[in-house]
Amino acid sequence: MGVPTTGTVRAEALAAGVDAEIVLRVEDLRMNYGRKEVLKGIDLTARRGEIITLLGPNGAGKTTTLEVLEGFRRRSSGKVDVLGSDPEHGDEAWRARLGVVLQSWRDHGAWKVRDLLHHFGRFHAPYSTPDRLRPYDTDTLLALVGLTEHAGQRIKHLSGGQRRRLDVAIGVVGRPEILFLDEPTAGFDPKARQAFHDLLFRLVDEEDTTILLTTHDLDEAAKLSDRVLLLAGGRIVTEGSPDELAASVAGDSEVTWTVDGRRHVHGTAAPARHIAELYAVHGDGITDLKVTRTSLEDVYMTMVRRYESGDAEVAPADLDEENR
Ligand SMILES: Nc1ncnc2c1ncn2[C@@H]1O[C@H](COP(=O)(O)OP(=O)(O)OP(=O)(O)O)[C@@H](O)[C@H]1O
Repeated sequence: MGVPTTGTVRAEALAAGVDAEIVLRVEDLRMNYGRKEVLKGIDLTARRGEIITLLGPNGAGKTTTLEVLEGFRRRSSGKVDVLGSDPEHGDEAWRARLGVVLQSWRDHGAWKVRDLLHHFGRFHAPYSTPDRLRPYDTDTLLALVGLTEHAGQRIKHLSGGQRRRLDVAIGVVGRPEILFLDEPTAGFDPKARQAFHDLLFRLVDEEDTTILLTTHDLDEAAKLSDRVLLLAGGRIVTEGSPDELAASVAGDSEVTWTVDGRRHVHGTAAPARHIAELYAVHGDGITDLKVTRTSLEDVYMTMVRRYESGDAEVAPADLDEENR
């Protein structure tokens, strides 16, 4: 297993000029349900091996966007290209190159875990290539998602989190080139969440899988994503790497430290320089040193507040001004 890399490290690698192939392109995607306009012009590109997270409040249109890209929902207008095909016309061979984990589906309850995974895996077998052997070996995959001891169990007897792990296993069984995940870790305990993150990094590092996911867990988004898109009211109101978004909110980092039993706090845009100065003066007399940066949660709350107050489109630059 490759050493998992963080989203930030990978974003830097991507930014350093690795000109990966574009595998997904969306232009001016619009979607109406009856008279209700849910997507109001989404633009998005994704490169091979990129992890992109769609964030946004309930009802923002994240699931709708994924469903259009997966070919499960017909869009009202706009251009969509996924792995060289329009999802509305994707054939079986195209579908076999995708992995999909829906927000919820509840059937196959009487099936046993290993049997169901094997069954889904067989669909992908005809599309195996020398570069990408399909499907995953069932027992290897069961071990990867932590379901080995439940392999013989009926699905209706799994806990919610175990069922979700099976959903994820079904999503990746065909070694997808693009993986769509709609709130994949809802219901995961911390250990399962960590194992799932490792699995995603492994898919990216070893198989160059492109991953598009939704989550309401902002720590998860910050950890996993090369790029975050914040959707509100059917539009992308901001996007960037977690670090770029944090920088756009322009809050100073907070440095806290203790000297001679007294605790100190200092806000600064240059925490490294401040720490160097502290060490020059106090040396090893410094204890409990901590630097706290603007979090993705701060960005999210700022952006959503701006959106809800009626200013729907907020560029990072505007936020920058706002927070000076
Ligand atoms: N089949 C449908 N028919 C009519 N309206 C729908 C349908 N599916 C979704 N909607 C509406 O479209 C809007 C966007 O829904 P969507 O599920 O895409 O949002 P979301 O961002 O994924 O939300 P959540 O975070 O709650 O999962 C919501 O207002 C929802 O009520």
